[in-house]
Amino acid sequence: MEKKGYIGILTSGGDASGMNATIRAITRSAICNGYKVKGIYRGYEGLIHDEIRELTSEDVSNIIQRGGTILKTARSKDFETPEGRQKAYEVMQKEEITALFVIGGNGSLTGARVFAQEHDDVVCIGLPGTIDNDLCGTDRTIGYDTALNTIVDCVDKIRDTATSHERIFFVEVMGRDAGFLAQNSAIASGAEAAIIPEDQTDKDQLEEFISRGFRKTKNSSIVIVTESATGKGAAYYADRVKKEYPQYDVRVTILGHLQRGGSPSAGDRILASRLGCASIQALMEGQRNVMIGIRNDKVVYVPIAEAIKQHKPIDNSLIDVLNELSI
Ligand SMILES: Nc1ncnc2c1ncn2[C@@H]1O[C@H](COP(=O)(O)OP(=O)(O)OP(=O)(O)O)[C@@H](O)[C@H]1O
Ligand SMILES: O=P(O)(O)OC[C@H]1O[C@](O)(CO)[C@@H](O)[C@@H]1O
Ligand SMILES: [Mg+2]
Repeated sequence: MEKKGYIGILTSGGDASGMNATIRAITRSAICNGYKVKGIYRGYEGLIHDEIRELTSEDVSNIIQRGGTILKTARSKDFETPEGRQKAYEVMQKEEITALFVIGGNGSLTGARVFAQEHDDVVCIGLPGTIDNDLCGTDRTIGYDTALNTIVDCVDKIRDTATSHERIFFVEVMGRDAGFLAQNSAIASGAEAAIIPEDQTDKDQLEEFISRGFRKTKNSSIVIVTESATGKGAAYYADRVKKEYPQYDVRVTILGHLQRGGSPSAGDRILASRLGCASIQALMEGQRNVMIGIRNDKVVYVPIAEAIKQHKPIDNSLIDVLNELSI
């Protein structure tokens, strides 16, 4: 790409720890390589409403360690309409933004793809920024590791009270419709079970957990449950146990938005820095409409269409690991 015009950066969808480290890396790497950078505030909303200003190297000082996003974020209904995207395109022209760097999850990258399909001259580069880890073609997304560590920290604390009171705790974690946070936090915290949307076996996951003999050898249990838009979250399973097994003392903890905040882990800072630098490299190589991902510890360029195409599968061996270790 010619180095006239600006690179535009926005963060979109739910915030994720490491978004700031990503903004820093893209900005610094861009400047290092002779580009000028503009920050777009409030995701696609800010693109439509022209909330944009130039970013210098100093503007991204002292942010690598901060959670959230200095550019703010939003879920933009307007960008889902052709009219909204047309306005966004006009603002890009006015602001002389020739390449759009989108840090966000599957929704944000879907938006980027639709936008690029409508406008041949729009170059979009995606960076996977979401706690849900639900983008294909990348082993990890920026923010996932920090959220996972936060959950594990919380579950360790819940374990103390669960053990003391001999209770069963159903702990609900985020993930939207992806079970990565639940499955891996269950392994890392030594939980007795995880109930995740990807486990599509006919068997009822609660029945399975009970039939495996919970509380036969232990007098407390922790079950991590992925949040559910259809009402099958932690409260649903806790209510069932209360009804079907009234001898057990059951509690529910919904971890909520604390999972999205906090200082990014070293892993997320390094991932953000690597992907941010690679995104400028990709631009210089003439790549367009790709997401920068990581696979087997190597940076990869994934067509955005591939990254958003399907539900990212969970490795079944993770389910076996938890089952074997939670006896
Ligand atoms: N089909 C689409 N067309 C245009 N824009 C879209 C589309 N889907 C999503 N977007 C845009 O992306 C924004 C963010 O999407 P979404 O709320 O799904 O979050 P996300 O990027 O998946 O992040 P997270 O899941 O971590 O919150 C939406 O508010 C919308 O502006
Ligand atoms: O903060 P909001 O808009 O309620 O969104 C919550 C959702 O965002 C995420 O944190 C990230 O996608 C999901 O795990 C969760 O379902
Ligand atoms: Mg998403």
